[in-house]
Amino acid sequence: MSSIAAYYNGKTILITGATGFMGKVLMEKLLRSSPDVEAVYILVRPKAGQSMQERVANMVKSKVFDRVREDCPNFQEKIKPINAELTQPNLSISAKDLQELLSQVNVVFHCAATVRFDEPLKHALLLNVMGTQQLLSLARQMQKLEAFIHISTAYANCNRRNIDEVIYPPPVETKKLCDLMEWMDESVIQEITPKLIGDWPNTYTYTKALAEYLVQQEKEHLNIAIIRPSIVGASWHEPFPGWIDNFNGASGMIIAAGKGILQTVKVNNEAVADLIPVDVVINLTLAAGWYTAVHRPKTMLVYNCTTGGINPFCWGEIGYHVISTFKRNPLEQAFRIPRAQMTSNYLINQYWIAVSHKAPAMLYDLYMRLTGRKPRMMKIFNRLHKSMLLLEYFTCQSWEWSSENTNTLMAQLSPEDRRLFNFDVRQLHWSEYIENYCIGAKKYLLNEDMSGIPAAKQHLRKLRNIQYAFNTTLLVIIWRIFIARSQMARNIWYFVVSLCYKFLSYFRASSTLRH
Ligand SMILES: CCCCCCCC/C=C\CCCCCCCC(=O)SCCNC(=O)CCNC(=O)[C@H](O)C(C)(C)COP(=O)(O)OP(=O)(O)OC[C@H]1O[C@@H](n2cnc3c(N)ncnc32)[C@H](O)[C@@H]1OP(=O)(O)O
Ligand SMILES: NC(=O)C1=CN([C@@H]2O[C@H](COP(=O)(O)OP(=O)(O)OC[C@H]3O[C@@H](n4cnc5c(N)ncnc54)[C@H](OP(=O)(O)O)[C@@H]3O)[C@@H](O)[C@H]2O)C=CC1
Repeated sequence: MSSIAAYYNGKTILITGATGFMGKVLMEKLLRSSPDVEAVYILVRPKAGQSMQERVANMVKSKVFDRVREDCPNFQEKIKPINAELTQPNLSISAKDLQELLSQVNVVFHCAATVRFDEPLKHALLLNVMGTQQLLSLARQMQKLEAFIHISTAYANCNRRNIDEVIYPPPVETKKLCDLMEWMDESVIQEITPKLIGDWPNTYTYTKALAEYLVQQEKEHLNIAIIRPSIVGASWHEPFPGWIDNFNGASGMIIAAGKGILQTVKVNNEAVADLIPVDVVINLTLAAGWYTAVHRPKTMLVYNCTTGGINPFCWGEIGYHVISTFKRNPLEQAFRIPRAQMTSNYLINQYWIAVSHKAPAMLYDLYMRLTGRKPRMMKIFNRLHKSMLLLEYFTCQSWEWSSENTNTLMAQLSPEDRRLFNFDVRQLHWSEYIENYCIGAKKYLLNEDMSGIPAAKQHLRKLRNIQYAFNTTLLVIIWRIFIARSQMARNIWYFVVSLCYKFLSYFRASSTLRH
């Protein structure tokens, strides 16, 4: 029997961020591998007009729980939602719920965070730092707590090139910064944010770094471990290959490429694309929870959960596999044929943005206006460009993360645990993974049926014909306007054509001679 699965049986777990991408996969794996878990408390807030109960009822119907639903049909009875808002004092948890948590919980998994790169600093601090601080203060009062697992990000210290499994002190004192946020005007905070975050690229990574330091400072007697995943992508195996449910990380860009919207992107083709499958992160998280609770390491362990140092794959290779998968399995109603110019050169990228993003968008919107419909393409491209600008920091450079703690943990696992809670990314076959990622995005994120592929291929053929017709028309127009009207342009044109002809004749002659 797996020691990890056995450990969680009979235990009471608390998960924050359970409605999020990683939280759902964590909950699913926990309930499936340890069906006798006592209870899984989840902190949920009402959102978008839905009460907490409605949100949870919808969530358990989600496809991600299909496997656990098959294995144990009453799995939802173990899930105990608690109304909470992490940015509010005492997390807005009622006195009754609080009592229950303090007396029952054995393990806490803290996943909740704002992952938006453009989050105003005040809100990012309130949630990612102060929310963590409040949760830690609850954890210290929990009578039966055995482990507290904090999910950070491998990019929390992205202002460094080499990142070890240690906590780096931040440049400011977190408490002083939080005090400042309390009285300072919102517009002033906005203005001084770039100065405050210094060489961090956004408020997300900055506040995650502050949160790590705070966890170390305020851990007291708690058994804590920190997990630092890199760019979390679709699942490798569990619950299904390619499972994904949001547009974060690389997923939005991959879909935009599949839809033929993204035709150019600023990346360093040789830079390592540190994608990590979500199930790998969750397996490591559960293994670390078990290890922290059972072995109680003397110091707080940080686990870098990355692929680059062990099984590197570059952005250029990702781009190639994404495009080739979408050519074989096209998305429905693509805007253009999927293809991607990937360059780290600013000017070349700007040229392609103008030619293959803005010009087609303007033409399409003109066509929409002329046919009495609402133009929308320019708006989509403006949003895409905003996202690309925020992501390019991560796609134009590489980092090196050490992974000693992660490797040591792997070595401590029994063969059965290593199989059931696999986080050995040496076995990851990238081209197969990327193919499943793209197909998973099509199926689970866009809800497109695989039976629609022949029609989608037919649509791509139509787009190709439109493109040929458009290019020919453009050539004729250019000929009429520039070449046919000017003697000099005509001479140049004949010179180029005769040069091409001579080259062709030369190659034909030399290849005949060889035979
Ligand atoms: C050939 C292709 C090759 C691929 C090349 C890939 C290149 C680059 C790839 C990736 C590098 C990633 C590096 C990450 C490293 C960090 C690691 C971590 O720790 S990761 C934490 C991750 N956090 C994020 O990833 C948040 C990033 N996102 C944001 O901050 C925001 O989304 C932002 C500022 C980029 C855009 O904000 P808005 O306000 O314009 O849009 P919004 O609110 O996000 O979305 C509005 C609606 O549109 C959908 N949407 C978003 N993106 C979409 C898309 N691409 N296509 C379709 N719909 C999309 C959303 O689902 C949303 O829908 P509804 O309103 O909820 O129904
Ligand atoms: N995705 C990635 O690529 C990576 C993620 N991480 C880290 O992993 C963790 C999980 O990320 P992921 O699952 O992708 O993120 P999601 O955005 O999918 O989920 C975030 C979760 O946090 C909850 N949450 C947000 N604000 C509050 C609040 N004020 N009160 C209560 N709950 C709140 C959300 O609840 P609600 O549904 O109500 O919004 C949601 O459940 C985060 O800590 C993130 O930093 C690290 C590296 C990479």
